This record gives sequence, structure tokens and C-alpha cells, in this order.
Amino acid sequence: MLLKKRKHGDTIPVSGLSMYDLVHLGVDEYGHRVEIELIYRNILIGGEPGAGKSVALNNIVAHGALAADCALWLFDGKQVELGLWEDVSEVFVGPDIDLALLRLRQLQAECNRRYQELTAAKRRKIDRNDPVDVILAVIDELAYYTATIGTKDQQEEFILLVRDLVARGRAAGIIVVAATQRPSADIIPTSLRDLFGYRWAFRCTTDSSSDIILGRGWAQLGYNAATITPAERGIGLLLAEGGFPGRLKSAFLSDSHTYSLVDYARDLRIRKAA
Ligand SMILES: Nc1ncnc2c1ncn2[C@@H]1O[C@H](COP(=O)(O)OP(=O)(O)OP(=O)(O)O)[C@@H](O)[C@H]1O
Repeated sequence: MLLKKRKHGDTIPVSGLSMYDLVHLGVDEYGHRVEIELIYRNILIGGEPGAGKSVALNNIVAHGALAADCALWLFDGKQVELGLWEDVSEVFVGPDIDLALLRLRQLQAECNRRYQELTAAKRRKIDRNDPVDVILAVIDELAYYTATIGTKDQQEEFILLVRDLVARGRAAGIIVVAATQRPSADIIPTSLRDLFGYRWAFRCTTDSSSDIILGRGWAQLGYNAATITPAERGIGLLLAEGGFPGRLKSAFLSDSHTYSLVDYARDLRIRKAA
């Protein structure tokens, strides 16, 4: 089962986390905690500006930052969304398409290297006993690198590299988390969207943009992020591979919560390196 639920109120462990553990996202309509198995999966997050994507992203990045077996590779077109985590990241890329492409090529090379090792060892995927970190590659905002900065060729290369990592990275322990406030077909082509095992749609302005995140036909079946009202910030529809979209509210993290988590993650990482 990909999506796990526990009673709301159970404590959420924050120390000694692993990327192989469940990642806490929030609470569903019945008051159950929603947790996902992110390892060997990727997640796409979309919705209109102010709908709650950054808070959702911060929950996932926080898990990665607190996990002893995770290296954070952060791509932040706006520089301020993920900037709080820069200190505890292995790689941080701001609004620089050349650097973003360089880092993605390096990630692709690392993916290829891990595949070679797996093949040599006659194995199919890395697991928690392997001496390599899971790489959590977080991209916010996708459209910034694929439609705003750089030349057409650079934007296309960016999409190709992301698609390759989403398609092949999972077994190699590379997880892609991509967020956009522009859920349109040119930013998230079907061929890319369909590779994401999890899709989380926050409020959208139209039925079709909701379908662009969740998949074609869900709005018609009543799973439509355009029906989330502007006041319902932090609420979204989460689809886990093979299931039905479920409504949930992300765990709220204020800036001061996030700063505390960054400090705690920094301490854990200093202790790990010592
Ligand atoms: N889970 C939540 N619970 C309560 N309030 C929330 C929650 N998530 C978001 N909000 C509120 O909504 C505001 C906007 O959220 P957030 O910055 O995550 O939106 P966004 O979709 O990332 O916006 P943008 O695309 O403009 O960056 C937050 O500052 C907060 O006030």
C-alpha cells in the first residue's frame, strides 16, 4: 500500500528518520494522518499561486533534511521558497539555467553509475542497507526552468533531463519532487505527468488544469481541484498510483517552524559528519 493513514494525534517522529520511512503530509477529511511511501516514487505538486504548494513542499523537504540517509538537491527558481533549506542541502541551484542543467547532468551521471553498480551486483534497486544516500531532487518552480529563463534548447534539455530522472531515478534512489503554479499542458506534458506515482493538486482555476496534474478524466468523475475554494488553503487532492484522489490538508509549517526544523537538521548533519 502506498498511502498510509494513522489516527490524528499520534506523534510524528522527527529524529532518526530515513527516506525509507513514510513521509507525513497532512490530515485527511476523517482526521487520519496521511503518510506516503516516497522511496522508489516521485511526486508532482501543482496549483494556483497561494494555494499551499510551498507549505506542502516544506513538509517533504523537512523529512529529507531530517533523514540521515538523504542528500537534498534543491532547484529553486524563485530562490526564496527553498532558500531556508540551503544550509542543509548538498546542492542548491537558484535562478540559473546553466547551473541547473549542469547539476541535472551530474544527477543523471550518478543515476547511470548506480545502475551500473546494481547491474554488476545483479540487483534491481538500492535499499536501506546500501552505503549511498537517497537523493531528494526538489524543483520549484518547474515552469521557471522550462518556460521562463534560458533559451528554447536549454528549456528542452531541462525537461528531457527531468523526465529521464523521473523515469529511471527511482530504482537508483533518486526521488524527484516537482512543483508548479502553472498547471498547463506545455509545462506538464502528459508524458511527464504520467511518470509521477504521486500527484497532489491544490486549488486550480479550471477543471482542465486540475486534470493536468491528476490525470485526464478525474475532474469529470468528481475529483476536481477547481472545486477547492480560495479560502481552503493547504487543501489538495492527492492521487497515489492505482488509487483514487483523496482530499487532505497539508500539515501547516510556519516560517518559524521551518527555521526550527532547519536548525535541528543542521545539528543532526553536523553530528553525522563528526
Ligand atoms: N496547510 C495549511 N494550513 C493553513 N494555512 C495554509 C496551509 N498551507 C498554506 N496555508 C496558507 O496559505 C498561504 C500560501 O501558501 P503557500 O505559500 O504554500 O502557497 P503556494 O501555492 O506555494 O503559493 P505560490 O505559488 O505563490 O508560491 C500560506 O502563507 C498560509 O497562510
